[in-house]
Amino acid sequence: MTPIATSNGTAMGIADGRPRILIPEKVSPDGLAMLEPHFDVDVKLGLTPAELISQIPAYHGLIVRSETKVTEEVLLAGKKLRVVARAGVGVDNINVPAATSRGIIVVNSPSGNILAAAEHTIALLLATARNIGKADGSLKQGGWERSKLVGIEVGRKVLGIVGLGKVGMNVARMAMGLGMQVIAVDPYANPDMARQAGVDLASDLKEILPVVDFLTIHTPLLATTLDLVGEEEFKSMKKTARVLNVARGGVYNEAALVKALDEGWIAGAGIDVFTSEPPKPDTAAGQITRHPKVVATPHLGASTVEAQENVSIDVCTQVLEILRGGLPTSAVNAPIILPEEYRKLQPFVQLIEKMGRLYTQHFVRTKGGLVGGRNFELIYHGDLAGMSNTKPLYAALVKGLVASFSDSHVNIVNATLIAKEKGIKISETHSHQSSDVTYANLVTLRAHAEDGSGEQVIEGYASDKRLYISKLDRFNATFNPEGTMIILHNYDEPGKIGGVGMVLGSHGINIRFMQVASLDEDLKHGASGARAEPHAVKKGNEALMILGIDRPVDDEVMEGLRRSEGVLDVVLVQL
Ligand SMILES: NC(=O)C1=CN([C@@H]2O[C@H](COP(=O)(O)OP(=O)(O)OC[C@H]3O[C@@H](n4cnc5c(N)ncnc54)[C@H](O)[C@@H]3O)[C@@H](O)[C@H]2O)C=CC1
Ligand SMILES: O=C(O)C(=O)COP(=O)(O)O
Repeated sequence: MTPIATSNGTAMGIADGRPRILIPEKVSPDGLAMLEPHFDVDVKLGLTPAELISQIPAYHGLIVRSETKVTEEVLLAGKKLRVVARAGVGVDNINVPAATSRGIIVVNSPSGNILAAAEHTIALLLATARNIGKADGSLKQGGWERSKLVGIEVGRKVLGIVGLGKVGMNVARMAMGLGMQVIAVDPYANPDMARQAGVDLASDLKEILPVVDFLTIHTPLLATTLDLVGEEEFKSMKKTARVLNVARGGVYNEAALVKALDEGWIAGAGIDVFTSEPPKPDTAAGQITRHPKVVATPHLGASTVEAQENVSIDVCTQVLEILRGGLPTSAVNAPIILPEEYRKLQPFVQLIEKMGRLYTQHFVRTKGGLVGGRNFELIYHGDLAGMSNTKPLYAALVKGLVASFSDSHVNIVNATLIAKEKGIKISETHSHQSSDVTYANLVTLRAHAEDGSGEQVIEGYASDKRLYISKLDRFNATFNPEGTMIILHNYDEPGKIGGVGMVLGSHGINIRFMQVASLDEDLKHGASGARAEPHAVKKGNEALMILGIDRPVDDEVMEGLRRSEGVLDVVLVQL
């Protein structure tokens, strides 16, 4: 069990046969070969948006590149979807917030194709400088135009880079190798790395525009980077300047670029990406592709054999891991948990989810005035108290608490959101008092009943890969929270076990195990902290009987047990 998998061991709640993966774009077979032994992998190229929506309900995973628009509609229709993988960097074609709210993990390959994108930028840089596209086209038409196609050198020229991230930094290093002077604008750039690479950092785009001979943008497409360069910016550039775009269509305003080229505000452009792909002929993007001063490529930045192998292996590894219940290495919408940390937390994730399930089934369904609370405290003792990243434990509790009354798919991606929706508040305490623990680790789940009847407690621990509940409400117990169980609250008097056994036996129900949990010694003697009594029970005269049974039982059996003498309450729980 993991923060993402379900407690019954079926990865990601997939109980209905082999998980299915849909791949509506060309993704390198290297990664797909890793998936095929485990999943049904359907490569279906050229699906229309409507076809994608109608087919996605059958799939648990979706792997895309830049062409597929993973809209909210697609994500809503994908009832079984657990992961959307982007075989590349940019996730602007995926509605990430909609995926997050549905607990769908979005992963990408943050560095599998960055070298390819950087090299393509350099290819466009040289192609625009030396009129490569035009020269090739002319020669193929039978021409031999030498004097018309004189270019410029890039060595000793100034390259401006906007966005000194992974691609930008690689472009910078390559450009330095070509003898260029590189200046960059990136408010979040690491100044030490920039200095080491020989890149001068400028504070403002406006500052660099008048001095650059080439300008290249390598930011993601965001609200803040849309139309970063428009008419005003083009006008402030040198007339001999050339601009490059291997990031996303829209970072240069396309209409403004056409005007800048037509009016001679700049000399040329090398463009790989467009606001709409393929560009429609009658749009500014279409005009750019046909423009004589432009070298255009059809979004080829990541299209190298090596990059496609890298991104395919990167995302398929993560899809495999996620659908088997593990953690991704580069999720766009999930917190980062180191594998080592994750391994240590794993048994507790399972334990806490079970405690959450037990809580809801035991305290919410119990008759006699007990109502489940919504304000919880998770207290970590022993080894667990030292764990700093407990997000998976928090998510496990939300998942366990809501499992019985909601079909929300809860995981570390959406746990906070779902808790908020359901009005659940959870505080986490790391207890460093060694005196309260007799085990190497212990988790206390505490809640306050909504009806003000007091505190409700469940405690549990993990030992030797097994999970134990050590306290349930006011009773000390030791049982494994597994399978179907009947929990009887009864007077602690002789003969109870026999009576219960008779009722179950008469319905042919086998008892797997039985455990009598007695009242906490402190509470027997009326120590403070005990909640108000729901029943007219004499203090110290109660017990919980926990029976593991081999199958769920119907209302008739439960009623039979309830009518047994000395039984105060009976709850059926499924863990
Ligand atoms: N054409 C193609 O086939 C490919 C295109 N790309 C595109 O390249 C983009 C960049 O990729 P990476 O370098 O891997 O991303 P990255 O996240 O490593 O770098 C982006 C950089 O942009 C900076 N930035 C953000 N907003 C900015 C602003 N307003 N002004 C200046 N800097 C800003 C960030 O601080 C960051 O350093 C991707 O988002 C993707 O859209 C990536 C790979 C292939
Ligand atoms: O990785 C990226 O951001 C890219 O733009 C590459 O797109 P592609 O996978 O070639 O459609």
